[in-house]
Amino acid sequence: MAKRSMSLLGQWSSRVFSIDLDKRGALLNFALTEKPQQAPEKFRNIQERCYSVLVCGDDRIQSARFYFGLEDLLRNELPAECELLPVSSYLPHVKDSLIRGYFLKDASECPSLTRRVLGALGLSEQVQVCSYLRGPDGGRWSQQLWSGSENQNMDVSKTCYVVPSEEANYHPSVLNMENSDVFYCRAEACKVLQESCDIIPESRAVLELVGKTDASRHSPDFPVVVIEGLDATGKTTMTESLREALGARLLRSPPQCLSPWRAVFDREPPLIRRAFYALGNYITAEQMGKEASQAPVIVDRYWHSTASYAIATAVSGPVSSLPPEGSPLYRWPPDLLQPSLVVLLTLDPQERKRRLEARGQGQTDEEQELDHNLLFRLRVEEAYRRVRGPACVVVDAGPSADKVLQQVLLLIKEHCRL
Ligand SMILES: Nc1nc2c(ncn2[C@@H]2O[C@H](COP(=O)(O)OP(=O)(O)OP(=O)(O)O)[C@@H](O)[C@H]2O)c(=O)[nH]1
Ligand SMILES: Nc1ncnc2c1ncn2[C@@H]1O[C@H](COP(=O)(O)OP(=O)(O)O)[C@@H](O)[C@H]1O
Repeated sequence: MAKRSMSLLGQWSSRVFSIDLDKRGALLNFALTEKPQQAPEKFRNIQERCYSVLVCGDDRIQSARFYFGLEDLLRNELPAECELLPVSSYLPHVKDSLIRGYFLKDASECPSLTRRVLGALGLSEQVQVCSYLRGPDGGRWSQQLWSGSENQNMDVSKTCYVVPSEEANYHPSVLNMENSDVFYCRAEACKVLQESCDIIPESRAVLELVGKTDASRHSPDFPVVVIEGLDATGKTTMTESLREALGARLLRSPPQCLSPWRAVFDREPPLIRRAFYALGNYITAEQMGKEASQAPVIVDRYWHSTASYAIATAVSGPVSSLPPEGSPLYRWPPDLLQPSLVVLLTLDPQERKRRLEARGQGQTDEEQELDHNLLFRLRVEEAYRRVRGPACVVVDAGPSADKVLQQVLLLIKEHCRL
């Protein structure tokens, strides 16, 4: 039988499940009970055979990578008529209790193939498979916890009943964000890369560079100004103009020294990728501290980008899925150098698209996601505005480059007495 951490199974019937029905944050939440009761209405309308595959191994690096590849694996193995919907499960108000996976609606003509594939998956220590059975009256649904057995005839180790759960006033991913999607101290980000060294050798090189930086924080003698914004809002143009206008030093995050490994980490799941970007900020922070003892410093992206992309990626759906304004998840890491001013360049989406095309540069997958996923872009833009410590000052980057430059120079004069 696939071993399962007893803590996971022990509390299984206390878990809440959240299926993203339209993959845009329309969540169907349900809980479990030992006593037969009516299932939530939206559940009752499900016609097909359904299952859930949840990733719940004890090693967070292995689980993050397994979940990251799970959708492709299921699509390759299962009949094409199986619909996959993201599902997460958590213990209400228990941090780090979140496990993720897919809810499967099998409308195929070959249910035995589906069961065989899931049976094989269920043998893995990484996975908990469940099947859902509609009761004779159609109103009740039960959930069977599969216990992997060598002969792959999945035994059922536990049966619970699917019942409505109270509406959570937060997106399930919010429970898991702290030091998994967003890192609030250097040590936590380092821990993730240390745990990744066996499977991602490049982690060692990144940790070595971070290890050489001076963790202490000196308040800079000269102002440090960060320029933030989505791709093609004009950050590169602005930062280079500011360098000239102020005789400033120009830095960026992630720093140049991490460039050789960036593509490697961009292919990793959020847990590892965000730890990489967080450590990039700490290396840039040390460079800021040094350079700002000699001259003003201008930085192209920093903590706001790291936190905003991470938070906006971790949840699905509309801006209302984000952690609420004022949430501690928008706080600044206490061990990360704070800039004097953060300017957020905003731009009308059409003009931004025009500039992107005019520039003709490749985009990160995330940037492509920004283009065709309006909800994601709105979440990133709103997350930028909610980050505190310091908050960003929004500047419309629509006017000519020179006009925007004059406006930012005025802001720097006001905020940084330059
Ligand atoms: N710099 C930075 N980029 C991040 C971070 N997290 C995700 N990204 C992704 O990396 C992309 C930008 O990387 P950059 O190196 O700044 O690319 P760029 O060519 O400078 O993009 P622009 O600064 O928008 O011109 C972002 O648009 C995100 O898709 C982060 O913490 N820092
Ligand atoms: N204020 C502006 N008005 C018109 N075009 C601009 C302006 N600022 C930048 N651009 C152009 O838009 C494109 C993207 O600018 P860039 O500085 O590369 O943005 P980012 O660094 O934010 O991706 C470039 O071709 C640049 O020349």
